[in-house]
Amino acid sequence: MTTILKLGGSVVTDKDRRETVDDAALANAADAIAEADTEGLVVVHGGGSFGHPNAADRNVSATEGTTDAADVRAIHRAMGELLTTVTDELGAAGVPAVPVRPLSAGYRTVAGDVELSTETIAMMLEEGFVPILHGDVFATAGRGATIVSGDELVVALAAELDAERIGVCSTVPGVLDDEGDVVPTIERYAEAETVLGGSGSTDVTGGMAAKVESLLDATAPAYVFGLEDIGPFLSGAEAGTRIGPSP
Ligand SMILES: Nc1ncnc2c1ncn2[C@@H]1O[C@H](COP(=O)(O)OP(=O)(O)OP(=O)(O)O)[C@@H](O)[C@H]1O
Ligand SMILES: C=C(C)CCOP(=O)(O)O
Repeated sequence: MTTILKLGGSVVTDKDRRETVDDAALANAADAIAEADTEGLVVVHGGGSFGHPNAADRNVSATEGTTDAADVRAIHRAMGELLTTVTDELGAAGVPAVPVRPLSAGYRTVAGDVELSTETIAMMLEEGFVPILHGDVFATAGRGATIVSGDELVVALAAELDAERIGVCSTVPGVLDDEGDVVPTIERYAEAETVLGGSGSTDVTGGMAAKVESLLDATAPAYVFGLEDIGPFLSGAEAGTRIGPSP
């Protein structure tokens, strides 16, 4: 069984302090993953205070491209630093984590769709490794390079690897309604549109609204939940808000 887990950049970094890892939150996430059965698990982490400010400085987003190779290198380098930290922390906790760099494995089409080669990732899984990917810059038809969100990558990975479940861990316990309560399920965008906002911090990929929009296209049920629900999610429980049809 294949499971895709995104660790939100808002969880593993302090999203309001540039290029700062949230060491305690990352250690908690790593421990929760290490305690679970990691066979068939792929992890993707978000940009947080590494990817988003570096992309925003250069006016690059999921739709605004750059043709300057120096921009591509700078954003990719910042994400590489976070990838090394996340991979090392997971490894130290006992997870057989290995890094995978999306820039070299995919691109965005002229229609804006994400294409990702997953043969290497499938072989890593077969050999018992846990591949770790991240939101990144992607060569984009007609626009140079744009940002690919981890939320888009989890959807592409789930389709290509025939995953059964997607988990998206963020700083919130789920999608919240006007009263601050967790919305249990969202099957159509219109059901939640009025409560969905962007991110509270610098974010070039659209925060919660874009997350839900991406996850509604997934081929597997997706769950949005907080740090405390990584363990329950990985052991097969329902957690936070389920996006998409019932499993
Ligand atoms: N209805 C809502 N329910 C919950 N959070 C919401 C809602 N509307 C907007 N948000 C915001 O969305 C944020 C989560 O999206 P964000 O993209 O920042 O998270 P992330 O994926 O963890 O981070 P990153 O994009 O860096 O990977 C929350 O911290 C909150 O500020
Ligand atoms: C900003 C960059 C480079 C990655 C964004 O990924 P996300 O935080 O998952 O949306």
